[in-house]
Amino acid sequence: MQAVAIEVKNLRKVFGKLVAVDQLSFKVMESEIVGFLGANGAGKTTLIHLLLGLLTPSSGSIQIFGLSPSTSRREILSFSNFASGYISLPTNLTVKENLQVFSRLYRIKNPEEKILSLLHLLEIDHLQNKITGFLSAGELTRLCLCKALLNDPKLLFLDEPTAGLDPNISDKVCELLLELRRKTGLTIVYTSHNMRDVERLCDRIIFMKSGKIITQGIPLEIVQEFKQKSLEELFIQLVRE
Ligand SMILES: Nc1ncnc2c1ncn2[C@@H]1O[C@H](COP(=O)(O)OP(=O)(O)OP(=O)(O)O)[C@@H](O)[C@H]1O
Repeated sequence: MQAVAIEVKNLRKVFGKLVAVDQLSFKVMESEIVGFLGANGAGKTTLIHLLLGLLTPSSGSIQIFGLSPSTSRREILSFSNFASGYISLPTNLTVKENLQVFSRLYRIKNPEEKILSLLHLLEIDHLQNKITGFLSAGELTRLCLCKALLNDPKLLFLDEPTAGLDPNISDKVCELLLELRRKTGLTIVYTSHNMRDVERLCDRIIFMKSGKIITQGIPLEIVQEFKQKSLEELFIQLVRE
């Protein structure tokens, strides 16, 4: 039987008067790829930061493989990782130096071998000696994905990981993530505004509006349920309602 990777109950996060995450409850099963969708400001990044233990909930509970981020953050970080299209890495280090720093942080055995294999996997081996600050947006995104895979995570949080990627590389990244899931049983929590990638990757989507879940299910089934032609059209309908 599949284990529960994430269980969230009545989660709420308030910033002053703004309720960014409002009484969310959901489960993510091990090896599932679940996409959180919603308009700008719907609360997706706040949710991911709560799951990572970077933010403290105003109320409610989070369990990651049975552990609470508030008390077991270090242990959770040992088997999970995070990539975002907007993450900042030290800009004055080379690509390889950045990965070496994170390898030390994650205590990776045989870091050189691991770094080279990930650079190859993300097709940026030729950039290993380039200064990170000079990378293009898409190259930086791929470097962030290398960083996120360094510790062979069993749970990966991806906040708009294909932002800034050209369609060819974006397609390759999706294929890579699906292949990793096939091989390792990786669980992925994912946010994106690219509906093509979402349709390709996600077993299930959870649609958020103003911090609340408004619908969830298998992408194709939800599209049919709302009598729309595509996830893109459904997105527009749900956001404008
Ligand atoms: N630290 C903070 N202090 C105050 N308000 C915040 C903070 N972080 C987020 N917010 C607000 O919470 C709401 C949810 O923001 P969040 O970044 O989670 O949205 P999002 O769904 O990830 O949006 P996007 O698609 O634009 O990335 C927004 O109204 C945002 O302005």
